[in-house]
Amino acid sequence: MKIEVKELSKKYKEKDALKNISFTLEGPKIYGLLGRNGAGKTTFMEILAGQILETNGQILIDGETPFDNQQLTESICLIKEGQNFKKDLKVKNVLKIYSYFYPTWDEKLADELIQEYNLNLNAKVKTLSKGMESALGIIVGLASKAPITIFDEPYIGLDAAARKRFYEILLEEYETEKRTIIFSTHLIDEVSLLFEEVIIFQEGSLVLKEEADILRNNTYAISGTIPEVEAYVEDKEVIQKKQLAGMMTAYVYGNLQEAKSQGLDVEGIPIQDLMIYLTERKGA
Ligand SMILES: Nc1ncnc2c1ncn2[C@@H]1O[C@H](COP(=O)(O)OP(=O)(O)OP(=O)(O)O)[C@@H](O)[C@H]1O
Repeated sequence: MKIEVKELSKKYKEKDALKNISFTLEGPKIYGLLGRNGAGKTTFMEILAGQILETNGQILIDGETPFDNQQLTESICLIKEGQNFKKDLKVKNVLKIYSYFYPTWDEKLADELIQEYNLNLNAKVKTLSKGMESALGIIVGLASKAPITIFDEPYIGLDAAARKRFYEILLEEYETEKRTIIFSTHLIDEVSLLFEEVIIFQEGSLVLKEEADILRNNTYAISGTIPEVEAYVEDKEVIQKKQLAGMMTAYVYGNLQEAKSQGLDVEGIPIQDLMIYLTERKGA
């Protein structure tokens, strides 16, 4: 499904959570939506899922707006950090409700994932541990098979092994049936290899939208003495420079392989670091 974000703004009282954001997401891909705390990621995902209204601008999904549009929201599943489900419901009833809501619901996958995460179908949501509640969210998100599936920090309380399994299953499912997956996380290093495209927000604005492979191949860090690095970056597009004890590292937009072939001390920049450099607050 095509998602067009047009001059989107959201204001909470005096707070501008989103400031005039525009971009388009074309077709099924795994997108990483990144940014510091308070950058506007959750606000954006809630507008996209039709759960809240924008203040200005709009999001069009195949030409339609999601708010109050049940036919469209049947194609969108947003799993948040917590409190996705009513506390008094049993796990099996949560699954039943979502299976009625999503025409694309995959019962077999839901059953397999229940086994995988060892969830008790008769347990009430309020008796689940944080990790188990997250597992239920992950199961609903994956089994919904919604053409737009959004995970907003979906794994609070899940241990490293359970998170790893989630990433593996997500990828397996995506490979068998492509859909748009938007993944927001602060554990970027863990997940970044899944991302096909990276979107970075900073304080309500879009600072970057780029294919992950292009980012990996076209950004690098070069290190050396201050004069060496200064001379090298003179005609380059620099993201950031850092100095320590007479040495300098510059983070640069440019071809990684080309820089390597010149015998310089260069290395790729992990996406997590790139996000940090690009969103470093002035004066911080
Ligand atoms: N319901 C609300 N009422 C008032 N302000 C809000 C509300 N929801 C979000 N905000 C504010 O809007 C800004 C963006 O918040 P949002 O939750 O969208 O950011 P985020 O990028 O998801 O942050 P995090 O990574 O910490 O989850 C923040 O300054 C936040 O305090």
